[in-house]
Amino acid sequence: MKRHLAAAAVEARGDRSISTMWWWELRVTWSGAALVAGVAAAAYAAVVVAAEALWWRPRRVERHFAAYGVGGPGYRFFVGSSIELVRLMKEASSRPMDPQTSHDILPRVLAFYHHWRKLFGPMHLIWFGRTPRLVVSEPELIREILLSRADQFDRYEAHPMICQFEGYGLSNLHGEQWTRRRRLLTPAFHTENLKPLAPFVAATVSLMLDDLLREAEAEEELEVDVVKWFSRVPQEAITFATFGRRDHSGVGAAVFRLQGELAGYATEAHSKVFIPGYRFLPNRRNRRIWWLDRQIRANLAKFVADLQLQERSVNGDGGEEDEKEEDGGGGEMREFMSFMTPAMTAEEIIEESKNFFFAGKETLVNLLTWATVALAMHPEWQERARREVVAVCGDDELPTKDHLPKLKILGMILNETLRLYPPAVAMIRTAKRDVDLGGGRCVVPAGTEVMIPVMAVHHDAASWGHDAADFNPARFAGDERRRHPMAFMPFGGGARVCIGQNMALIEAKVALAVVLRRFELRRSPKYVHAPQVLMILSPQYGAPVIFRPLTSSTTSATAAAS
Ligand code: HEM
Repeated sequence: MKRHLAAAAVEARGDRSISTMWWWELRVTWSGAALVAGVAAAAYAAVVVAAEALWWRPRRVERHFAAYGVGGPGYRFFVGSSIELVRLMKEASSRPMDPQTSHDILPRVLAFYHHWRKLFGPMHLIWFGRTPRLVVSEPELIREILLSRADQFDRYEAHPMICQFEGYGLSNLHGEQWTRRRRLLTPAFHTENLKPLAPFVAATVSLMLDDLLREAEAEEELEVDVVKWFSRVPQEAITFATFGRRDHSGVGAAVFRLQGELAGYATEAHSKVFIPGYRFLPNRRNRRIWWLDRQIRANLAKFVADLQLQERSVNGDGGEEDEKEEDGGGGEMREFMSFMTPAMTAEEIIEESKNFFFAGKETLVNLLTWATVALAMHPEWQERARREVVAVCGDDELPTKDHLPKLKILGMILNETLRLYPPAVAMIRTAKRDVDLGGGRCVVPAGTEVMIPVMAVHHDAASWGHDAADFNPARFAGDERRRHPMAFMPFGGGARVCIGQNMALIEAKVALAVVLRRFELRRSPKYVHAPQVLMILSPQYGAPVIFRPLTSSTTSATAAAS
């Protein structure tokens, strides 16, 4: 009987386990099916999202612009117009300028614009990957973008690698954060505050020329690659303006050196389609980039900490001498740090200083380089500028703040250089919402990037006449109100206009004045005229220029002639 009951119990358990298995199998089957369905749905959703982003939306945007008569090279899956653009640029930069003295550099420097403008007009649509970029080169529409409708556009969100390189300072801030920072720093860049910079730069360039003269002792003249040679001018000037002292410790120079290497990686990133997450891969390249960034930040942090320590010790005993640089008769200057320390964290100060170091160096080196190349190509303007410098500053005086407004010809030469060779060849904005441009001429959909090809505007015969490609500083002698205000915008325009433009013009005028008084500049037979744009406009093969020392009798003759 017991055995019977046990068998029945086993049977019943068996039945239960069979029924459980059945239920379990059903659940597994169901959840398996659900999983498969879930995966299929997710894959479908991903395909739809990808198709929308990479195909349907670009097609819709193209049709939208076509309805306004705006055409372009056409969207290609994933890459947009990038491949064609890179091909056009590479082809153009494979040949130097012909003739070698030509300033008609637009077809070489902005080859894609030059090519597509001929096909599709001054307003056309190109694609940076899947992002639409509307190219706008008419001054009146640019005025709307930068001034009257500026609130509807945002400064373009740069590639994270570029932001890391440039620093999260003014250039890369947005909204309220940018407004507060800009308000805080604007007074630091007023001409009045920057006046001591003139004697400082004059003394720096004078020392650099003394070194050159020593090198030239045995020779009549020497060849100088001005791209490399001029780099010391903004380096010293930015360090002085930011921290209030000359870079005795070499920390500033170290930062510029490290930034130089980082710039190479940033330039590479600039020309590539952005792949999210790629910069976090711990490959060799990225590890080097992280190391460079850490070193730059560590150097700047040391600078900031040293200054804070010194400030505390000055305030602590109330009597210690501040080892600030002599102002050379220019008056007191409040260094940028003193604007930043009361209102910003150490981290913010480091990022902002990084931004100044970036924004103020290559741009100025470029301006000085192209101005020197232009003066070497145009001896008649060189001679006129030299005569003016001698007449204004006297025979052997260094230029001071009071001389600067009187150096009018030099000012015209710098403007003409900035017109033909603008260091920032283009600017980009992003439409925050749908924006109506030109009173119904074209509605720019939210998210569209708008590219302003500054160099093309500067070379446009409609604004500058049939001799637009000639170097003729005299065009800046007349009444500038005759021209559209946006026909000349080397420093941008509107609220985000270059905060450092006064600083740049002081540095450039003083540096050139000091050079012109002591040296004659001539074209080197080795110079190959080949401007190209990397992140900014640069000479592809460097810029060797012949410097011939002027004897004091030559400068006296110049003075007599003036
Ligand atoms: C020849 C020399 C220079 C040129 C051609 C130049 C050009 C420009 C341009 C075109 C912009 C506007 C970019 C845009 O709107 O998208 C800009 C912005 C800026 N520049 Fe300069 N720049 C020069 C020198 C300097 C110097 C010396 C400094 C400072 C040390 C500086 C600091 C800045 C900063 C911080 C911004 C961002 C301003 C903002 O968004 O509020 N620049 N520059």
